[in-house]
Amino acid sequence: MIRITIAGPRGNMGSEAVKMVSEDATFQLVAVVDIINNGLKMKDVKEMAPLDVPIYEDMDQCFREVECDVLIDLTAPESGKKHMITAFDHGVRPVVGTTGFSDQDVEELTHLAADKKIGAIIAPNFAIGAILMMKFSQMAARYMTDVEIIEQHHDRKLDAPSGTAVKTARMIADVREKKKQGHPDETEQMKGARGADYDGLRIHSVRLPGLVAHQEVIFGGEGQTLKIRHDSLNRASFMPGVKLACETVMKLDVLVYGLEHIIE
Ligand SMILES: NC(=O)C1=CN([C@@H]2O[C@H](COP(=O)(O)OP(=O)(O)OC[C@H]3O[C@@H](n4cnc5c(N)ncnc54)[C@H](O)[C@@H]3O)[C@@H](O)[C@H]2O)C=CC1
Ligand SMILES: O=C(O)C1=N[C@H](C(=O)O)C[C@H](O)C1
Repeated sequence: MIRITIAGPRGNMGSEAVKMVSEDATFQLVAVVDIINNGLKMKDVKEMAPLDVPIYEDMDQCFREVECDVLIDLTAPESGKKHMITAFDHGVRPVVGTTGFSDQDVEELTHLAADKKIGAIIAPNFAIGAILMMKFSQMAARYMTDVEIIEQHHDRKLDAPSGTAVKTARMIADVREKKKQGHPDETEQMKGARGADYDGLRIHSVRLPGLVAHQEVIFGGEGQTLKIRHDSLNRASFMPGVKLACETVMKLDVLVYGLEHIIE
């Protein structure tokens, strides 16, 4: 039985993770960490599942009082890193879906996990289709080196570009020759028109109500284009990946960044 704490339990993703964990016979939901309702039980809060699980506002206190193996963090860009450090301090293994980490954040956390010999997973996207989209994009970038990413999300999303877009760009940058795309003399008549620049590759972020999570990676070559697209149509699409990460992190003593390293 893996004992799990979930941070962000009232959110789009957190509430779906509460459902998955509480319905899985191999997991036990031992606590949740939220920004309100300290000291109450989940069953006392109208918008939460009727579970006899304590709510903490202070993660440090939570891990002092509750025995826990894994922290699932699905909160907000500014709290993900802090929560990971708190988990490490208590020997709890973080599985983090929260996005907004810089490459430097990932590097620092990787060192911290290695020093403490604690397993951790940061997964910018838990959906198997999205992992494949990233892998296929990396594969294509070896042959087609001109590429731009268009990611589309719901308008409640805080970070841009998405964690998935940043990870995709990083995976592409790892394999393709250094390249700054577009016309060497191009200018932006309006700031931001050409999107964000990751190692010479452009990322464009769309935010609209009605969307969930979508990404298209467009490659261009002489007389041809290749489009690799993934759509998450609901948050349940992420849950098999969250489950796999919780199981796998128990066997790790380093930080793994991206589920593509786990799904071979
Ligand atoms: N890795 C993946 O596959 C996916 C990752 N995400 C990421 O997960 C995160 C959450 O996304 P959503 O659920 O859509 O957001 P949301 O806004 O619906 O939920 C976030 C929840 O976290 C809570 N929260 C914020 N700061 C907190 C803190 N310090 N402690 C405890 N709770 C806190 C908020 O009150 C809210 O209830 C985002 O960073 C998003 O990019 C979202 C979908 C899939
Ligand atoms: O905020 C979201 O919704 C999502 N966030 C992740 C990201 O930033 O890539 C994963 C997925 O795209 C949904």
